[in-house]
Amino acid sequence: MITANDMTLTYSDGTDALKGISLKIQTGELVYITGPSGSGKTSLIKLLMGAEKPTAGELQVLNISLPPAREKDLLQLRQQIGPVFQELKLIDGRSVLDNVVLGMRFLEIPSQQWRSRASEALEKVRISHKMMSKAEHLSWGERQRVAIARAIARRPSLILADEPTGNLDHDNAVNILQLLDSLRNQHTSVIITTHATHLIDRQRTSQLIHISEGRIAPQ
Ligand SMILES: Nc1ncnc2c1ncn2[C@@H]1O[C@H](COP(=O)(O)OP(=O)(O)OP(=O)(O)O)[C@@H](O)[C@H]1O
Repeated sequence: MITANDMTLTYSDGTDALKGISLKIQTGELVYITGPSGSGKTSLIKLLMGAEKPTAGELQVLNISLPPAREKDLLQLRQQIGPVFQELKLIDGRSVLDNVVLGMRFLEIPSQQWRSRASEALEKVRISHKMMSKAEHLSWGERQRVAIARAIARRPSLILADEPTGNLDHDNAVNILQLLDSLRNQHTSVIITTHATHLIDRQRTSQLIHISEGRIAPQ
């Protein structure tokens, strides 16, 4: 599903964010990426979704080589990814249902399916009782559940969650990690970055990748 070989990312200002990254992630895995602030976790996620290009080395995600040869490949990759990022905020003033539906725009999903897919995803994350609530009336934990529903309504092969437990108290953070874990199956892998290493259920984790100063550190 994902193969990286000696991959490097240097930003345009010369910052070496990632150096010599090699990894292999199979379908159905639950993978955590940990490391101190500034170590390169978000940069790695950005590479995996084609938002940044490797400066050197090889990267293949969902059978697509990155950087993509054609714009079409990038669209195809994005169609298969369910992103859960802090920056992808919910839209205040719109209902929970609308927020999930809006996550399906621009994808090749027939519009007649948007509502049913959104309801199904909200049920899966156990927040369908708030379907008609305005986004700004939700707690942080509820907002995060809606963000996850928005990602899974796309029926992704790969869920990429960047610090999904930020802003959450202990119990809510554990709930969110358990929820993300429950979403992996024989077609879907889940990759999560987090600072909260004490919350990781290591028994259920297939790989724990620790990044230190842009390199994968030996465990
Ligand atoms: N667009 C950018 N241009 C230049 N440097 C960047 C850019 N984005 C990130 N960096 C730098 O790359 C390095 C890795 O950053 P990254 O955001 O990947 O770390 P992180 O491990 O996700 O950190 P945090 O846990 O604080 O979110 C840092 O030195 C950061 O300052």
